[in-house]
Amino acid sequence: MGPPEKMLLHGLLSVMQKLKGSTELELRIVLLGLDNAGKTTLLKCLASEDVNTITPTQGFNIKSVASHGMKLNVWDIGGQKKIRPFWKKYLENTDLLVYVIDSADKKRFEETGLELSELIDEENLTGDPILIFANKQDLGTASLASEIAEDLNLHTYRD
Ligand SMILES: Nc1nc2c(ncn2[C@@H]2O[C@H](COP(=O)(O)OP(=O)(O)OP(=O)(O)O)[C@@H](O)[C@H]2O)c(=O)[nH]1
Ligand SMILES: [Mg+2]
Repeated sequence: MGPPEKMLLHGLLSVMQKLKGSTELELRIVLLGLDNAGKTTLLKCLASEDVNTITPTQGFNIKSVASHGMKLNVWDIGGQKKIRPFWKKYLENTDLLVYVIDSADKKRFEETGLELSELIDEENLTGDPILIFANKQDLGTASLASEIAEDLNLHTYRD
C-alpha cells in the first residue's frame, strides 16, 4: 500500500471511529466515481494487492480488509456511463461513500460534479459521511484538492 492510500485509510478509519463509536466492528464502504478515476486501484491498494493488471470494471468488486480492529467491506463499482444507473442500489446500508476523482482529468470535472450531486440527493445516503478523494495527485497536471472543491462547488453541500 502506497503512502496516500495509507493516509486515506488511517484518516477515514479515525473519522469512522469517532462517528460510530468504538463498538462498530464492521463497516460497509462504497467506492464510486467516473470510469478511470482509480477506484479499483484504490481497492487493490487497500487490500495490498498488485495494481499492474487492472482493467475497467464491468460490474463490481468487493474485498474485505481487516484494519484497526475493524472489518471493512469495500465495494468498488464500475464507473462507465452504462453502469452509473445502478450506483444507487449499492448505497443501501452504507457507512461511508468514497467518491474518487481523477484530479488530472479537468475536462471531466463538470461531469463528475453532476454525478456527485445526483448521488448526494439519494435518500439512502442521508446522514452518511462522504469522502471526496482527489486521486492521481502524483501527475504533474493534477489540480489541487482545493481547486477541485471549488470547481465542484463542494461548499454548497451541507450535513
Ligand atoms: N498516475 C496515477 N494513475 C492512477 C492512479 N490511480 C489509478 N491510476 C490509473 O488510472 C487508470 C484507471 O484506474 P482504475 O483503477 O481501473 O479506475 P476505475 O475507477 O476502477 O475505472 P472503472 O472500473 O472503469 O470505473 C489505470 O491506468 C490506473 O493505473 C494514481 O493515483 N496515479
Ligand atoms: Mg474499476
